Amino acid sequence: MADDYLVRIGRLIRDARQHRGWTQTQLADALGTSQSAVNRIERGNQNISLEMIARIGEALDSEIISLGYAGPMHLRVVGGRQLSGSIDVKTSKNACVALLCATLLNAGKTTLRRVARIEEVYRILEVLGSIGVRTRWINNGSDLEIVPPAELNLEAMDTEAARRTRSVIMFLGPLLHRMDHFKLPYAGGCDLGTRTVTPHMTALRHFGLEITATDGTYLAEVDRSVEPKRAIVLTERGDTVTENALLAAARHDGVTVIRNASSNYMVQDLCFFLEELGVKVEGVGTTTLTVHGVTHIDRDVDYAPSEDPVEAMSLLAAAVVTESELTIRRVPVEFLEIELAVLEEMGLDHERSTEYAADNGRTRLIDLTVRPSKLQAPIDKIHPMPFPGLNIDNVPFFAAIAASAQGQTLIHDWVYDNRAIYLTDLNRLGAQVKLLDPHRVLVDGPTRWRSSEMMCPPALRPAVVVLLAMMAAEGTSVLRNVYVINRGYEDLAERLNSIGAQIEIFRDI
Ligand SMILES: CC(=O)N[C@H]1[C@@H](OP(=O)(O)OP(=O)(O)OC[C@H]2O[C@@H](n3ccc(=O)[nH]c3=O)[C@H](O)[C@@H]2O)O[C@H](CO)[C@@H](O)[C@@H]1O
Ligand SMILES: C=C(OP(=O)(O)O)C(=O)O
Repeated sequence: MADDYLVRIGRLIRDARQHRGWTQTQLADALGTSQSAVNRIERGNQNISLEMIARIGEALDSEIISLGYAGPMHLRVVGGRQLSGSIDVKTSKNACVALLCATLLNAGKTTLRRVARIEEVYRILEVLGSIGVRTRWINNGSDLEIVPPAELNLEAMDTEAARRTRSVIMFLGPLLHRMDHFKLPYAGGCDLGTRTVTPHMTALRHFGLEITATDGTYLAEVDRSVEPKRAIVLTERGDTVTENALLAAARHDGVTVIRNASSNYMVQDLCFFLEELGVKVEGVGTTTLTVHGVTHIDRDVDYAPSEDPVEAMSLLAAAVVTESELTIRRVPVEFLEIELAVLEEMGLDHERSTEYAADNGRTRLIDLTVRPSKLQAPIDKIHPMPFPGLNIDNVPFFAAIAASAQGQTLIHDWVYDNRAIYLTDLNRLGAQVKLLDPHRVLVDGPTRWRSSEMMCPPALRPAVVVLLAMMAAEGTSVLRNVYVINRGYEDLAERLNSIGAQIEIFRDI
C-alpha cells in the first residue's frame, strides 16, 4: 500500500514537472538535490517526507499536495468560539441541479449565474459532459455556460457520477423528447432510507414514457402516440417529481395541467427558468401548474437561480448553537417564514431588513440578524410539511436548536426512514437525543456540548448539524469524511471561518 502511494505521488510530481517544462535536473537544482534523487522520487523508489512534497510543490508552483484531494476530506474544529459579522447565502443546490437538467430542453446556450460550486453540481456536470454537453465556468468561476450538442451520446454516460446523485432522475423529463429508447442508471443521493421513484414513473407515463428497472439501470421507452388527456395528478407532492413533470410538459405540444404539484423554492426557480425559455407556466407558487409547452426550444438564455433557504437555516442554526450575533444576508424569506415563526415562539431575538429581490427578479430576500437568546422548547412538535410548511430539509437543524433550548422538544420526521436516526449522533457531543422510533426523536436541552471525533453521518443535513454542534463544543473535534457536506455547501469551512469559526480542512492522501 505504502509503495503504491509512493508511485502515485511520484507520478504526480513527474506530471507537474513536465507541465512546468522542467527537466529532472532543473527540479533537482531548485530543491538542492541530485537528478538521481528526483528520478527515484518520480519512480516511487524513494521515501518522501511531507516537507519534501511541500518544497517540490513550491518549486513547481503546483499544489502537489492536491494529490490528497482524491482522498476523503476531514474537518478539525476548534469549538466554543462565537461567530460575528455577516455572511451571504449561496444559491441552492436543489434549484441548480434542476436547472442543469432543464438545460437539456434547450438547443441554445444557457448561462446560469452564481451557481453553487458544490459536489452535487459537479456530479451533474460530469454526467452532462460525458454525454456531449459543453459546460464551462466563466466570470472567474462564478457563472456556468451550458451548450448541448445536436445529438446526445447517452452510451458514453459517466454512470459512476450519475449514481452518486438522485438528481439525475430529472433527465427523464427532457430526454423523453429527444429519444425513443434510452437507459439511465439508478438515482442515488443521501442515504435517507428508501426513496421512491414510482411517482416519477406515474407522472411521466402520461407522456408515453414506460420504464423497466433492470439491474441498476432504468430502461426507458417512449410511445409517441400517448399524450396527457387530462390533468396529471401527482401521487406525492414531491419536489423532483413536480420538476420532472414540468420538464416533460415544457416541450409537449399542448397545454399540460399538473395537480398536487410542489410549490417549493426549487420548483419556482425552475418555473421562472422555463418562462425564460418561452414556456408559459401558470400557477407558480400554487399546487396546480398549467404549462404551455413549446415543441422546439432554441434560445440563448441567462438565468440567476435563487438563494438556498436550507443554507440560510443552517447559518441561522450556527448562530443559535454558538450563541452568536450574526447577520445572514440574502435569506429567501418566503421559504423560511414558518421556521422563523416557530423560532420566534421559542424566544429567538432577531431582526429582519426590508425585503429586496433576488437576481431572478422574483424571489424575495431579506438580511436577517440573529442575536444570542434564551430559547425555550416549543410546545408543539416540530414536523415538516410540503411548502408552505416547515421545510423537511430544515427539520434536522431544529435538533441542534432544540438541544440549545430549555426543555423537551419532539421532532417528527414522518418523511424519511433514516434521517431522524442520525440525529442521535449529537449524543456523542453531549446532547440528549432519544430515538422514540425511526421517525421521532425527543431532544432535552439545554446541552453542555463536548468535543468528539466521529465519522460524518451519510446524510447531508444531519452531517451539518453535527458540524454545528462541534462548533459549539469547547475543545477540538474531528469530523471525518465530509463529502456529504460538500454535496450541498460551497466552501462551508472557509466561509464559517470568515465569521469567526476555527475549522481546519485536512485530507488523507
Ligand atoms: C434535489 C432535490 O430537490 N432534493 C429534494 C427533494 O428530493 P426528492 O423530490 O427526490 O424527494 P423524494 O421524492 O425522495 O421525497 C422525499 C420523501 O418524502 C416522501 N413524500 C414526499 C412528498 C409527499 O407528498 N409525500 C411523501 O411521502 C417520499 O416518499 C420520500 O420518502 O425533496 C426532498 C423533500 O422535500 C428534499 O429533502 C430534497 O432535498
Ligand atoms: C436530501 C437532500 O438532498 P438530495 O435529494 O440531493 O439527496 C437534502 O438536500 O437534504
